[in-house]
Amino acid sequence: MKDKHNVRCLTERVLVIGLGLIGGSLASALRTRGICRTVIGYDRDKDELETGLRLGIVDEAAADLLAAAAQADVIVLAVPVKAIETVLAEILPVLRTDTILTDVGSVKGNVVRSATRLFGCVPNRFIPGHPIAGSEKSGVAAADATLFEHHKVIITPLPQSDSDAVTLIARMWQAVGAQVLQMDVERHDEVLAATSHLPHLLAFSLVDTLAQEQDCNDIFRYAAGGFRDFTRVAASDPTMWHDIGLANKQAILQKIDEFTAGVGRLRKAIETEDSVAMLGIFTRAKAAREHFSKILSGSAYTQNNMMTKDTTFYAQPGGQVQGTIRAPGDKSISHRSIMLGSLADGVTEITGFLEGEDSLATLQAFRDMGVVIEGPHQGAVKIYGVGINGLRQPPGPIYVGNSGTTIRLMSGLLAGQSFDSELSGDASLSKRPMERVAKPLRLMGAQVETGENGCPPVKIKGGQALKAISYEMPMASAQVKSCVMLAGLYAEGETTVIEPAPTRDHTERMLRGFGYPVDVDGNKVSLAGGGSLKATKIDVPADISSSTFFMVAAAICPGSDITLEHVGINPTRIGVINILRAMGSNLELLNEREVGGEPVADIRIRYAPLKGIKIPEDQVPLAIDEFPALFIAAVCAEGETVLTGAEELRVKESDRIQAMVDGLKTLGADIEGTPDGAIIRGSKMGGGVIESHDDHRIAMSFTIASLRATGNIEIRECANVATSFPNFIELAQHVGIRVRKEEK
Ligand SMILES: O=C(O)C1=C[C@@H](OP(=O)(O)O)[C@@H](O)[C@H](O)C1
Ligand SMILES: C=C(OP(=O)(O)O)C(=O)O
Repeated sequence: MKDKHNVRCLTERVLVIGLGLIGGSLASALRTRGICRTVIGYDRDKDELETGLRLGIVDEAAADLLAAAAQADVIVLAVPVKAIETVLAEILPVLRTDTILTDVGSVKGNVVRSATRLFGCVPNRFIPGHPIAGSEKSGVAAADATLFEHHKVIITPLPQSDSDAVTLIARMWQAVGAQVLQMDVERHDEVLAATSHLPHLLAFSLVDTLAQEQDCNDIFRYAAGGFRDFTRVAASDPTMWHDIGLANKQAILQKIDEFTAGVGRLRKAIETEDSVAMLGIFTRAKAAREHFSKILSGSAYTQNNMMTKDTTFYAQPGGQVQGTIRAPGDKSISHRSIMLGSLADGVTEITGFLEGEDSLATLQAFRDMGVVIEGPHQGAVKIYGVGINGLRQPPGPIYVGNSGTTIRLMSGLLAGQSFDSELSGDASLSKRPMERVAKPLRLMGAQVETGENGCPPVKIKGGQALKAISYEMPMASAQVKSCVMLAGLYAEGETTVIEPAPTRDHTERMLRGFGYPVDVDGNKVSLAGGGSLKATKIDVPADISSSTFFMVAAAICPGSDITLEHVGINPTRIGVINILRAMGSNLELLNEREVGGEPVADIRIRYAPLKGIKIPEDQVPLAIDEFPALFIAAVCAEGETVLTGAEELRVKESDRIQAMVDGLKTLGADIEGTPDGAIIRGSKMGGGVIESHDDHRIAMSFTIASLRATGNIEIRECANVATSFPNFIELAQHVGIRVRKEEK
């Protein structure tokens, strides 16, 4: 059945009872999009009904409700929640058994109770619904056929609901542009009490309170944008909100009580001039509001990427790179600055903090554990440390997104707390091994459970007395080392970690910076539990791992000359410099200096022809995150590059050996994967479509590959780049890489 707009008709006759804003808009959308054969409107107010007909919102205006109801295939009850029972009772005698009923009320429990009173139980073809698309306007003249586009509609079917009826109602809403969600009746009412009913009632209450003040005209005259934004919905329909207030009484009272308690805390903080408490409320709220805006714009990096837009990079072949840039702050140091700053006594000030999703996940985790953190604002963060034993139990599981560093380091820290906790992450993190941290923690007396195959979630039972261990790590991992050291802060005795090869030592350096003694003896790192940390200032250098993409870009592309400023050149991170130099790169370290316990330099790199090498295995842990980019350098080098001893690459955000081998083969390069590395031969790269496997470093590596490719490269699933390098595309374009980003 095709209609006049060439859209498939879902049904014949839809009766919309109540031509207010929602009923009128639905009728209009059904009609203009041809979703049913005939839209019939009914409203007790004959003027409204006539207006609806005159404006072309309905095909027919029903003079007789019962006659119209008897003929309808679908009836939409778009009347105020309180009137639903009366209307249902009225049409009950003429209802056909095959008619599908739905409503648009913003409370569902009372609709279900009304139907139960009338029918004995909710009929299986009555599917309660709620479009979340109101506005402060009312009446049929405000009807808008586009009102539901990109809005959510919640339907709350019951166990006995007829599945065809559920499908039809869902498809009807989808056909008018809405996104349909399903929920339990009770859950719907709780959620709506919090997100819709409470803010409306508060707006009414605030305006009413101010309006009763004697000089209210003055107040309103000077009221600015804040007042206007906060109180816009106080112009909503009073009868409707009266009805909702009563219909969802219990859930609303509960939310009013919670809100009153919250305002009470704010009042007390102001009264006692408790700045930390005030800043705590404001910073938590600001972060939550910003997160909410990101969710709405599809740019939030949240659970299973559900709220994230599909991001694709399109890179054109050729070009060269020139200029002076600074990559964002070091991710490893940023994570640690939040962790140690939170556990310190006093206020820690950070500059150069990485505002990427990974380090923001760490920051949010500590906010959730009661730490007041101002910022980040242009890399500046201020942490009001709570002391080594001052963390509070978070309200629920801690979601750390894509960040292996967060989940592994925090496992150690949480093992020493008095409360239980749970850590979980996105689809990529949920496949990464966690037993490597759980095992040593259990040896220390911690109670730690991992999920299926030893992957996240990690569940930690608090209140365990930890004892120090001496732990010989089976793999070279700074995350495992740091996890054990952080648990060691809470253990009785001296904890020692023995590394098979040197790995990044930011935890050791930063602990010392916070005044905590750490003993390093060859490959052994030790610390005694029971000490405390003193707040400090931290200047986070630019991340050498992020800078690598531009170092390799200049190294592979004739005519290139790039300077990367203020890059951290900690000796445990400079594998990439050593490897590029061994391959023949023209790379200079300028202006070497030390900043807050970390060596820093400007790195200038100019094109020079590269040659393949056998990468020394002792460089592997020192360049562990740089291999995806180094693979690109190897393809552009003359001869063969052999990487061995790098099996850890298989358990990063993706299996980085496989992802690079697959991607480079797609481009026609000569590469073979091996269990612990790859053999890469200098070869030509064409164009092609690359899967980044949700891995930021794979996405960025193939972007720079375009400089030497001969065809267009399309790189899929690149939202993940925001975890470590939020402004990558802008910087890449700035230096001359021909890449653009598309988000859908
Ligand atoms: O400690 C850290 O900050 C990190 C350690 C490395 O992981 P492993 O410890 O798993 O090698 C590295 O790959 C990661 O990006 C950051
Ligand atoms: C492996 C990485 O990070 P993490 O382990 O923190 O997810 C990385 O950034 O390359």
